[in-house]
Amino acid sequence: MVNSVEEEGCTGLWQGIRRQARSLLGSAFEFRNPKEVDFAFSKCDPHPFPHPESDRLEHCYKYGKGSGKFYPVLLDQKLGDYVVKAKLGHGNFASVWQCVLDEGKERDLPYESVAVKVCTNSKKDSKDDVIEAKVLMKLNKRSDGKGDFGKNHIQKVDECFHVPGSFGDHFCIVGEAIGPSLDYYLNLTEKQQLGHFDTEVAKKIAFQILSSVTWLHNAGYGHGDIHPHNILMKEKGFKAGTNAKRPICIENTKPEDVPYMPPYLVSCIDDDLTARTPLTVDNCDARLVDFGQTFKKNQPRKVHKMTTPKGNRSPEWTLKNTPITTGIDIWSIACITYRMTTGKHLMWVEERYKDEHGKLTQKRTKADINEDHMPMMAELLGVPPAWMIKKWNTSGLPKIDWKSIKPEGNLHERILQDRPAGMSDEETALFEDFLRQALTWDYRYRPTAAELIQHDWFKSVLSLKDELHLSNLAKPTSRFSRAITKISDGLKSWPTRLMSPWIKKEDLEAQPATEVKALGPILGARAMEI
Ligand SMILES: Nc1ncnc2c1ncn2[C@@H]1O[C@H](COP(=O)(O)OP(=O)(O)OP(=O)(O)O)[C@@H](O)[C@H]1O
Repeated sequence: MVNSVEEEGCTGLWQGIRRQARSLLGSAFEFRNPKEVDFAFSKCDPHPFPHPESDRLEHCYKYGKGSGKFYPVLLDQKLGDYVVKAKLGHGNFASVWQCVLDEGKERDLPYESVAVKVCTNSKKDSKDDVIEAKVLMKLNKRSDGKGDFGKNHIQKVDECFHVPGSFGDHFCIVGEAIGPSLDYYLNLTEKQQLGHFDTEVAKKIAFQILSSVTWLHNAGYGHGDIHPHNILMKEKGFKAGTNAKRPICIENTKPEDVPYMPPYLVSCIDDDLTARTPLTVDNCDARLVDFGQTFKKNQPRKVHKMTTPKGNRSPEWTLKNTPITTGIDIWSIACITYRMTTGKHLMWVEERYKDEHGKLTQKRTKADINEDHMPMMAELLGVPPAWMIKKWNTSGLPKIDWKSIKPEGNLHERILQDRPAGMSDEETALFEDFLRQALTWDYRYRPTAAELIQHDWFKSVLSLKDELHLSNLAKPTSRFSRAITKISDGLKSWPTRLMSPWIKKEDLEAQPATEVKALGPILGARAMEI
């Protein structure tokens, strides 16, 4: 780990004052029409002092005094051995910057452009960031010895270092600068009024993500936060963002935070929804990023900091005391695939209240959101297994008259309504079957990524190489290795079992037989094993 930094960050009152002076000068040069100003909410929480310039910039409150704050990065400053050239984006726990290697420094980096993720300074967050970096480095070095199918769709990380901030260190992770996010392309498609991705492109991206998750799960990890912001589309010669400097409005910040504010925020590619080279089956190359919530496959996931959009969360996330396993990744992929293919959200849960003018206000409570989300799932997917209904009742969810719910739900009707014009009935049936499998209520019957990726819906986008890899995945293993896997899975699953004594075998058997049958022979066999 490299531990040096020459930075322009906020380290004291004097620098704060200098910064404010620069900010005022900056404002004078970068006058913006106040009519364009709109208060809207970005990915971060709303705050009494939002930045008034753009809904895609981070909020001012992400900077300032205290913990859990961003490091104030400026263009052309040094971060470790790197120089900042453009902003790539931000999330709840980091801002990410496109950088070049500083003059005189040497690295043998296997890619043309570097991304430095500068994490927030909270101790708890930084523990997660260190885990993220460690896991990614470990994964980058790992090989399954069978061609590593899917590994190249996982982000590459090469180095970490710390930058000292005013309120503690900020952990930095150096990796490849990849390209715009899937969310960017979804927004672009919406803006261009195209409605949805070309079905073959959607299929290819879903296939690539599933292949990365197959590799990840086989390596023993779950991702835990798959959503369109965390899927990046590799672009050759990628040049990030508009890099517009948006001066911070001091009146929108808390007085005690002022000395620690950067003079400006930097807009990024998300602000620039202008035409890019369209995604095609030949050029689309997805990468899974942000391993901040990754977890070990055989240890139930802790639910302490989840930022995945609520509509993409699986039912076990909502039901009380239900283990969170790698099955959550499969569910999220299904939701994203639906959105890419149809242009519509499969399940959309409003995360904030709206005021009388339709403007989003404060965050809704978890219980409040669940009240919408779970009935939505029931309407779409039909009646859940008996043990889940029991849990439903004890999780404080709204009572449902299960007799009024169609056993298989109205997913079929939804697909018919939302499918792209020209999608044949045969293709629709395959798409529906893929979704039904991926959206299996019970996480233990949900197919694994390695099973789901073999679904016939993907057939039309497979290359010869993909087919070869898939045939390797499908190969029956020897009796000996099956026995070893069974023993080791049994041992490894003890933590999960200890966490879920309340799921009884009888409850499992009580689930509707149709659900198991619908999953086909592989899954039926798996269900029998359980
Ligand atoms: N390697 C990269 N190349 C290009 N852009 C990137 C890269 N890494 C991150 N980004 C951009 O920065 C954004 C934020 O990064 P990231 O999701 O890692 O931050 P985070 O704070 O951990 O997010 P979250 O709130 O989802 O946990 C991404 O949505 C993406 O747009």
